[in-house]
Amino acid sequence: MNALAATNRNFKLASRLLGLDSKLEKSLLIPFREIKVECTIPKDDGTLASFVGFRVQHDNARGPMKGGIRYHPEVEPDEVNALAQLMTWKTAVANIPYGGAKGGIGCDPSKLSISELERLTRVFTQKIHDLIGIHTDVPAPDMGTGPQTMAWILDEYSKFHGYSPAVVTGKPIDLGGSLGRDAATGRGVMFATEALLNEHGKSISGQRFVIQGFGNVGSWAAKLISEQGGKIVAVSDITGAIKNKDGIDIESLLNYTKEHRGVKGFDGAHPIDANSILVEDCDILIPAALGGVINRENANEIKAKFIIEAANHPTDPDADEILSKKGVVILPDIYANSGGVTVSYFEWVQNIQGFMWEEEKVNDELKTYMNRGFKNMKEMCKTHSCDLRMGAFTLGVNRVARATVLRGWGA
Ligand SMILES: NC(=O)C1=CN([C@@H]2O[C@H](COP(=O)(O)OP(=O)(O)OC[C@H]3O[C@@H](n4cnc5c(N)ncnc54)[C@H](O)[C@@H]3O)[C@@H](O)[C@H]2O)C=CC1
Ligand SMILES: O=C(O)CCC(=O)C(=O)O
Repeated sequence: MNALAATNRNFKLASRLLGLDSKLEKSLLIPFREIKVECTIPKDDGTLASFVGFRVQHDNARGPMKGGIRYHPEVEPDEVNALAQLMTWKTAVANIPYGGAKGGIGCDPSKLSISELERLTRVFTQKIHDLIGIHTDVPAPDMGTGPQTMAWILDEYSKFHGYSPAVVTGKPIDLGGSLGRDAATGRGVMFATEALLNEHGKSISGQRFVIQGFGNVGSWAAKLISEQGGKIVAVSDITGAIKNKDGIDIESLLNYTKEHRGVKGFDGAHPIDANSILVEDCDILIPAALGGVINRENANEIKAKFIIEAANHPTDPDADEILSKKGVVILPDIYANSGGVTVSYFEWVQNIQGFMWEEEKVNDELKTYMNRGFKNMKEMCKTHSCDLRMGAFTLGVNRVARATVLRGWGA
């Protein structure tokens, strides 16, 4: 099932649990605006290259639309739509005053030079600058993008609208980025894992973790979980997969990946088949890379008792069903990875206030938001006798539905 069909299905299940009116359901499902732009840039060798960029603004009932921009060869309209919709429910689950959006450019950033990436980002920004803004739509990093990408968007946007640091989050600290944003999604994953395990009478310490993806989210989650005593027994990224049943030394792996741009070849672990990473023996599996990786092909083989969805929509509905029958507990993406957008909100607030918070305050507030989100999600599970995914969906959808009804239909 593709990402959009899967996301729509989860939304409709939640809508039914909430008893939403069919017209309201339709209005919540259809995106506010879908933008598709062609971005042509001169390459370093003088030839021209064209890329297609997307920004889907899903819903703004609760505030400015918010969500990352992804650079990846597989970026396509249905997936961007699904990711934008997930952002709407995610910001509502986190109870931050935003709607949802997502964007992306179909490109392989590893095959573009820094100056080509800068030109591409600037052309994309030129094409969408009048549709984003501090109080309309605030982009942030996602796969294949990072603080430097946000700095270029900020600079290009500011040429049209005057200096506007709050137009993007996940910026470099020197340009008004927030302390703690870089680590925030991984830190949120750690807090979410802690909340779930506590509920099951366990703690992170001593649990064996497998992590797919060692980029921003996966590497920070690995570092923070290992600092809590969790044992990371296998890790993978685009270059390959590695395993050490006694636990990988994450500090050494971080130093290694900085130099070698991937986990392949790290001598503190042995190589394994990258395709087997999700079915490796462990207590807790953290997918932190692509969507749709847990599906009917591999769900039966998964050994983990808990899955923490650090990536967006890593589990498709077929796998959800299979895993639920096996008794595997899945902490859903729209709660588990909401630490990133939560600290993006703190960054935006700091930019608007013109005041910078200490990192300790950022991390403390994040913990409060993650713990509150967990509690609210569990309350919905109880009210609707449902699993955690439907607990999170009903929580998010209900908040957006209430805001939509309160704002009315503009008659
Ligand atoms: N960056 C953020 O703040 C947030 C990111 N997310 C989600 O987390 C996931 C990861 O995002 P980031 O860490 O930001 O991206 P990133 O670009 O920093 O890292 C992506 C990682 O995935 C690996 N990867 C790519 N293809 C792979 C494959 N086929 N098999 C194994 N590994 C593969 C890459 O090598 C890299 O290690 C995405 O699903 C993203 O949407 C969710 C919430 C916030
Ligand atoms: O930080 C943000 O605004 C959005 C992060 C994001 O794209 C996500 O949570 O999937």
